[in-house]
Amino acid sequence: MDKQPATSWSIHTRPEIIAKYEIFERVGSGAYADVYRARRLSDGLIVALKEIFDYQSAFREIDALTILNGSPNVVVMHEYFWREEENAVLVLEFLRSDLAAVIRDGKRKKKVEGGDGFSVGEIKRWMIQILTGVDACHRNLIVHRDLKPGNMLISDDGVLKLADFGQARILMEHDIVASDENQQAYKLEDKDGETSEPPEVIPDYENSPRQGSDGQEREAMSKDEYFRQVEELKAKQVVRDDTDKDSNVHDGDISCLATCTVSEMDDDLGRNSFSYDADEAVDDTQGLMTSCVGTRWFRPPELLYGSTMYGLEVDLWSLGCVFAELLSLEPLFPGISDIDQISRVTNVLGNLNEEVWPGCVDLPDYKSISFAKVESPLGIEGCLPNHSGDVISLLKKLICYDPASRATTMEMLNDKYLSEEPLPVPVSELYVPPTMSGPDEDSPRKWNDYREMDSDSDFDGFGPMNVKPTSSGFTIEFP
Ligand SMILES: Nc1ncnc2c1ncn2[C@@H]1O[C@H](COP(=O)(O)OP(=O)(O)OP(=O)(O)O)[C@@H](O)[C@H]1O
Repeated sequence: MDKQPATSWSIHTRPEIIAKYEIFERVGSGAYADVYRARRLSDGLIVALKEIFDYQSAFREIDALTILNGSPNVVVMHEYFWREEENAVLVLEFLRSDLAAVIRDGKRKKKVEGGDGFSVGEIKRWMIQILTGVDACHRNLIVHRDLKPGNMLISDDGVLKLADFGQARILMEHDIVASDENQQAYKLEDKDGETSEPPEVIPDYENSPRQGSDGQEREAMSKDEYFRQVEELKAKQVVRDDTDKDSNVHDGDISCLATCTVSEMDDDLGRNSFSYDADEAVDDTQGLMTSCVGTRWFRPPELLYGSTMYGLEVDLWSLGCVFAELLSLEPLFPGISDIDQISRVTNVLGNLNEEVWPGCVDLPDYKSISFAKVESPLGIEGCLPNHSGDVISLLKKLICYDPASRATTMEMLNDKYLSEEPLPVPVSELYVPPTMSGPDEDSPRKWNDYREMDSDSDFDGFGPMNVKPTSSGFTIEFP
């Protein structure tokens, strides 16, 4: 199939779409997609039509949303259109606002009126909704990989829904999904990671993928089974990490910093010479994933250090960053470059070493970047000085170096913090902003945005450093 995008106005000329929808204004656009408000002609329902220009991104989003259909905190996909040489168009429920706008308005209100920002009850309710959405993903072994406030959309009545699954990956076949005949019909990626042609036009599917072909709701996975699967996955990751050493993944060209060579350094010091998702399709054969995903402020250390063997835990770090931002109304780690991002994390958590994360020395870029010893790290409590010990210790369960130590969504949801006084407010009492956040109000650019940039070297304005050539590239030391 041709992966080149059709022109962005193509949506207005597609007979199968305009036969069913009246298309209004464009309401948003991202790196891979334009989104339009539209009205379904049959019943007047207002929907969002998301035209996706990137083939892989479309596959991922359709695949994930099909599996997650019916989860209350994930955006609903009513149907999608996709045929050869056309962009995929997803018909999504229309959501007016997002969590970035909630934080933006909370910050403005605090500036004008003073006070603490959101009440504890409001924060708890937002967190419960976010955790429930991510829990649905993780139960299906879907790692979102781009969790941030701008990808958490909000309905008029305050229901938060995870959106933008263009970077999501399904970590392995899940028995609930695999046993679903209906799902098989829509499955776009087979077990070997080979992609098949998408179906021509898929009508509304009445049967949720979480239902059997008989339409009966499947039994929810038990907590024990859930933890068993997560543990199994973690064990697999350890095995893979060991395999890494043998297969020399350390030197793989998919790591963002590892792609730099000494000659590139001369021309373009540290500007991210990297390969983006296109490489991931190749790496699928080895079960590797790209580290170049997500939005910098929410990206966990394992990705910043170039890991290609990571799991659901990347989302847990991002969750911690979102939680901290809800509490303080400021981003926790607002890095201005990728090195600055690592440096900010180091200043708060201390230096990354075997003591805090056994095995970290095997991360692809661990030996390439070193910082002077941080004698007294600020700690999460230093970043959020006015918050209770309970909330700080909960945050620490997410914002920690060792991915295996991060609390699962289920553990977070069961934490007493969320059920004790002050209780979470009802969803109907949550403030819903009238609009989405603007493009500048969310967070900085993604990895792929660098491709079109002239500057923003990772090292601009970063202070002194020692760069030493090595046989495989270079090392950078920040004294
Ligand atoms: N269901 C929806 N209802 C209303 N607006 C939406 C919806 N989905 C997306 N949008 C709007 O369109 C914008 C782009 O959508 P989205 O983030 O999904 O696209 P993307 O290209 O994958 O973005 P990104 O660059 O963040 O990866 C969003 O920021 C939002 O403003």
